[in-house]
Amino acid sequence: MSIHINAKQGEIADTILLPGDPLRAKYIAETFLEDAVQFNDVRNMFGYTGTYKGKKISVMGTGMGVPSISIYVNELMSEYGVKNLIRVGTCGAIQKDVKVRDVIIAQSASTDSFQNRKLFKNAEYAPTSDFELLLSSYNEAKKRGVEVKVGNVFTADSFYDENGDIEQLAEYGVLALEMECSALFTIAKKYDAKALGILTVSDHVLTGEITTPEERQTTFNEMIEIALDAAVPFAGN
Ligand SMILES: O=P(O)(O)O[C@H]1O[C@H](CO)[C@@H](O)[C@H]1O
Ligand SMILES: O=c1cc[nH]c(=O)[nH]1
Repeated sequence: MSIHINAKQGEIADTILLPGDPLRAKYIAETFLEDAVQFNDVRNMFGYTGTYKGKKISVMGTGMGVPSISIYVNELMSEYGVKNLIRVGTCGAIQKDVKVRDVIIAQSASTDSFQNRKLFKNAEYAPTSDFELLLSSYNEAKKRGVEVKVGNVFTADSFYDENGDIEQLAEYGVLALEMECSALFTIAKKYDAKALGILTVSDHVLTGEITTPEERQTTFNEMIEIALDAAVPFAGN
């Protein structure tokens, strides 16, 4: 039991998928995992463990933003020994050639969150995903014929940002905006764990095109299957 997770030791797998939305976690458990058992209900941040292709895999919501995901991934790694963490999230595209429902693999995450500036005493740390998980997910996407985009995403501290310079981020190659990857990648390194972000474009910041809340909660299966199959080689039993 940790402060925000009421699972017993052994109830959480060493490999976990992390959507922001706890109802997406429920959907993933019910749709993709066999014999899924719920391990967390604190604050309705649902978490489940089941099996996928014979491997023990967990899935749990993280909430939105750096402070929320930081609480959960710290506790998952420090209290439950989780070793492989894949965020399966949504994002807003900021490049013209990235379309709604495209899948993005986050290689790195720039951010305007102050958390790392504080941690690294004002130095610029570059939060980077795990290369082996990245390669595994890229190969899984290719196997399915999914044209994923791989690159830098921007972990924004504000969803409604009045001062953000999206044009400049786009000019410097950032693919999309989301709100958690920089914290996940940074904290995972501290625990010598593997972390990755696989994101589906839920809206296009430049065109204003959006998906429905239902679609964000219960679809985007391509991303979920890529994440699960990419995780299988790293997951224990
Ligand atoms: O769909 P999730 O995984 O929550 O991800 C994105 O959606 C939320 C904002 O609507 C933020 O958490 C952002 O990172
Ligand atoms: O964080 C997010 C998620 C989806 N779309 C955005 O613009 N930002």
